[in-house]
Amino acid sequence: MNQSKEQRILNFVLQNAVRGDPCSVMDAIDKYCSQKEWAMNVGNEKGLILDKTVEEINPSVALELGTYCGYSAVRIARLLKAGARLLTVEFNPEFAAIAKQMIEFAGVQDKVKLIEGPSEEIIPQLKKKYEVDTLDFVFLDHWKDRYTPDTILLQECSLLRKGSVLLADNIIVPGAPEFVNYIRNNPRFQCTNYPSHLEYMKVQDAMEKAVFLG
Ligand SMILES: Cc1cc(C(=O)N2CCN(C)CC2)sc1-c1cc(O)c2nc[nH]c(=O)c2c1
Ligand SMILES: [Mg+2]
Repeated sequence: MNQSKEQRILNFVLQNAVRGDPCSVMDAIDKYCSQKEWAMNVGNEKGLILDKTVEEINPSVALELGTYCGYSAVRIARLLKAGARLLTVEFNPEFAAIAKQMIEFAGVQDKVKLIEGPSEEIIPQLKKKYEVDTLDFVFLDHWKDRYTPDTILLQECSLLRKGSVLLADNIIVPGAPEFVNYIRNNPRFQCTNYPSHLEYMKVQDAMEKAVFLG
């Protein structure tokens, strides 16, 4: 049975990165996906915007929607302080299996809880099943049509507090116009746009930061 692209990415990391070194894992993924096969990792250019946002917040509890191969989970987890944790949600079982191995190889497994399932099912479980009070940081990088409903669901489940920060990928490509309209016209959020480029391409993309005002 021939391998998936995601399996080839993982194999390249296992062959070319250093176990326990998150930066070498990120670099190997970026090298493979820029030189061999494009893949939808957030990449290094938008990854630096993600880094700055995480460092600014220094979250104790972070949520990622859309794990894929685990690139941004490794990227976020490497910056978390002792005792802080990242919950990352992936719907696709094949992607989740790859991400689990990627996270473990990078050595950040103690900071990351990978949850397999649809975000609309997982979000309502975060308080009771995953012992979350409120979320300091949320990275939206799953499916553009879920950005708005999941942001509403986070509010309905009282998972956001004054100052909680959302960061959304792919505002331009593939694009999330309905989310942009919702969040920028919602008085409970203070928004900032960060122009950038689609991972590994010269195509324009952007990230949107939204601070919940309570
Ligand atoms: C799948 C895909 C194809 C894109 C594109 O325009 N392409 C033209 C150029 N060729 C080379 C690549 C492909 S962009 C994109 C994408 C990118 C992300 O960061 C995503 N993040 C989360 N969830 C997504 O579904 C997601 C999709
Ligand atoms: Mg993305």
